[in-house]
Parts: sequence; structure tokens; C-alpha cells
Amino acid sequence: MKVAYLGPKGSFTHSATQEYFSNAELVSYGSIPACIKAVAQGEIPIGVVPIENTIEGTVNLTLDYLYHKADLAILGELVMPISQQLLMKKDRSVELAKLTKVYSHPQALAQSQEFIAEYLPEARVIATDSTSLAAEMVANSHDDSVAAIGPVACGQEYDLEIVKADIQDISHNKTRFWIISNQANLRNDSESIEKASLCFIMPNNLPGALQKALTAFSWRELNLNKIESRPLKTTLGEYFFLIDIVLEANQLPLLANAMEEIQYLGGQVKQFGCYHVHRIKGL
Ligand SMILES: O=C(O)C(=O)C[C@]1(C(=O)O)C=C[C@@H](O)C=C1
Repeated sequence: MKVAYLGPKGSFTHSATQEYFSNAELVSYGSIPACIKAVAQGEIPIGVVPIENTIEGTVNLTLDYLYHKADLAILGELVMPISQQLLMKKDRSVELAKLTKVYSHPQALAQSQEFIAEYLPEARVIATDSTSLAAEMVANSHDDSVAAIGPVACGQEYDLEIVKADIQDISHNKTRFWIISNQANLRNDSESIEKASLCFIMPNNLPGALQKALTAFSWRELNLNKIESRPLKTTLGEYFFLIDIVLEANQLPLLANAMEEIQYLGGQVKQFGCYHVHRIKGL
């Protein structure tokens, strides 16, 4: 079985994919859209992508691409502790305070913004497609005054030194990853269902449209634990809504009824599916 992940090797998504799949051939893609696109186009059956972090919230690139450009099912979710490290070349001669550039994925930079403001006020902050790409760039750079922010695994993979450990803004930092597939039947049926995720849009001229849609869940006692609005990319002020629902398998008929009710109100629903949540202990 082949599984796509956001690479190169050493990224948080790489570790998440290794945790989830003990016996798969892991294939690295250079960006989140490239990873989702490969699954959507049937190049590879399964992919692993980050969807939400404790500090920085939703990974918009993932959500937007899944909503606008793909039609995939979530097979499962993995929640993993995330600890950010400041990584530099081992043989460098430059002090921390003299750093000129710091590279990382925007999520990792955002998770470490208090550290960057306090310790690296002079450094240019440069976004990369993954933390592991940032580490690789630092390892290959001839400039000693550059650093990357990323996981411990990147230090090992690219032979970099951890100059400062655990630099994220809060210690109990976690990221949710979704296991996505172009084949919904690849979900492991022996795992219990814990959550469902779906997106919907409502007609513009319906007063209280969002409240009506949410009522479809609340009167059925379906427990929403997240709602997020994102631009529909049509006109300013038009949105789609993502909701996560905590539920058990016996509530699936109620969920189907709630989605029917939204459609009856003139809304459109895009289902991502029902899935089990794996939690990696740590921090
Ligand atoms: O760049 C990486 O290492 C990733 O796997 C991406 C990603 C993310 O997009 O959220 C994954 C987990 C962390 O929250 C930081 C970065």
C-alpha cells in the first residue's frame, strides 16, 4: 500500500504517517496541495495531511484544497504532540543573536512566534512548504547565520543541532492529521466511529440560514465540536462552513437526516466522512 505525505523526510506529517501506517510504502510530496492532488487524481490511494493545530488553528491550505479541488473521504484522524526546535548547522560559528534568517512552514513559524519575537528580532522569517524542507535548506546552505524551525526528527535527518528545544508558544501543542483517500471503503471497519466532518453552504437570501442549518444538528442532539467558515472564493462575503461532530455509529442515521434537512432548506452538503481518532501520547 502506498501512502502520500508532506515531505521531504523528517516533517511532522512524515512522523504522523509512520505512526499510523506501520507497513506501507511512504511517498513524499513537496506541498500539501501536491499531496492531496495526487490522491484526488488516483495517482496514490491514501494521503496524510495536517488539518488543525492547538496554537494556530485550521490549516487553511488543507481545508480549502479538500473543499474546492477534491472529492475525498477521511479514513481516520491522528492527533500528535508537536514540539518545535530551533535547528542550526553543527559546525557553524554564528551566535543565536546574530541569526539573519529563519526558515519554516507557516504553521511552525506561527506556533513559535513568541520565541521568534523575543530571541530572533533581527532575523528575516521565511516560509517554506514544510519544516523538513526548511531543515534541508539550512543543511545545504553556505550561510552560517541561518536556522530552521522543526521537529527533532529533522535534526537527525539533516544532521543539524537543536540550538533551542521546545520553542512553541505553549507546551501542550498538538496537531490533528487526516488520513484521506479516494476509496472510502479503505476505512478499517473494525475501528469505532468517533467523529464526522462535513462542509455545507446555505442560500444567501435565507434569513437565519446558518442558525437553521445548525438547528438540524442540535435538535437531534448531534454534538458539534468545531465550526469554521472559509471563503467560497466567489464573491466577498460568501462562505462555506466546516463542522466536526462527535458521534457514535448508532447516530449515523440521525446525521444522514440532518444533512437531508439542510438540503431541504436549500443548502448543499459535502461529506468528508465518519472516522476513528488515534491519539499519540506524549507531551
Ligand atoms: O511542515 C511540517 O513538518 C508539516 O508536517 C506541516 C505541519 C502543519 O502544516 O501543521 C504539521 C504539523 C505542525 O503543526 C507544523 C507543520
